[in-house]
Amino acid sequence: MPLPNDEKLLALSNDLLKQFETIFGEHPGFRPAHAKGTMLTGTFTPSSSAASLSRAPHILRSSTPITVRFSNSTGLPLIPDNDPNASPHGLAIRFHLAEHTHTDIISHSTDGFPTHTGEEFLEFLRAVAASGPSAAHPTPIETFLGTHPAALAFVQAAKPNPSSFARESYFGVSAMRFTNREGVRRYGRYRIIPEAGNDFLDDAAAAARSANYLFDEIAERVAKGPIKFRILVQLANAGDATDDATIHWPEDRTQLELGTLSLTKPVADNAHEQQHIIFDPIPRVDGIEPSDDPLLELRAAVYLISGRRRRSAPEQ
Ligand code: HEM
Repeated sequence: MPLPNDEKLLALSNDLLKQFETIFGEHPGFRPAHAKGTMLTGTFTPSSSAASLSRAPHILRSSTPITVRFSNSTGLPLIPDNDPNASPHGLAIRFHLAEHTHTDIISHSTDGFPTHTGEEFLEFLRAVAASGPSAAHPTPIETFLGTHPAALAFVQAAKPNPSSFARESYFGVSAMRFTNREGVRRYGRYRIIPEAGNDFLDDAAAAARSANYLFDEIAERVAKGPIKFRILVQLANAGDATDDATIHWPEDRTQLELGTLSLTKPVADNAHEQQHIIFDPIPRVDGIEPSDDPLLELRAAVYLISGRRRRSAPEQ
């Protein structure tokens, strides 16, 4: 995938990457966000209703190999799993369609995002960076949150520690536009729901866990048997905003069952693969297109620039 030529977009991408580095420090070879991760492989099996939504290859085939990466939030490669800033967790999924052909879903464990645009997200990160313990009140982040209700809602959203990466739900946040074989188009948002159910720890239980408890647990769990998630798509009704990740759609919207992920083993040579793989927020497959959410095109550039830097760093 080539980088876009849009200079404004590239400048914003670079400014965002610089801002992550200011906040979390430089960790060559690691992601500036969602740095601590682990990868597993498995398969995706579409449901019988999936083809009514999309004609994408992995929806029409009986099953497709997948690679997923679970991650902690922040650009800190060693963030303890029980640190409150480790949430939202990430779940990135790659569907392998053919050699060098794939499509991805990137999701995280909070249903929402602090800002509508990348410019605002940069402002948010700059305000975070300028609001250290010595900053006078109101701090820049207090001021930002006071004037950006969606960011306040995101920051205040409960982000409890799960007992396992396999026991929380993940959200695609930005809408996609799905097209089926008849050419019918619908907007929807991914929700990835654990078959084992959501399960969260209270603060005391989380504090008592080890700094690596989520990563140790997922390795033990997958050794015992497949880990399953259902992928649902929350469908927009006419009139629902499809270009703004900060706007929730009402919970009464239809949730179409897209299929099941079954994760069966860890990726061999995990650190190397994590350093190499670059997930793409834009699907780039017939049958699923990005919506007009401005975060998508920007993130595609940011992740590609970041991923290329990561690949060229010394092997971790
Ligand atoms: C302007 C908005 C955003 C910016 C600037 C941003 C920035 C980043 C960066 C720099 C990375 C590391 C990329 C790499 O090196 O491969 C990353 C990874 C990630 N982001 Fe975002 N992000 C944004 C929005 C989101 C949203 C809305 C979600 C939720 C769906 C999200 C979820 C993730 C996840 C799960 C990863 C890890 C992917 C992996 O495992 O490789 N991000 N983000």
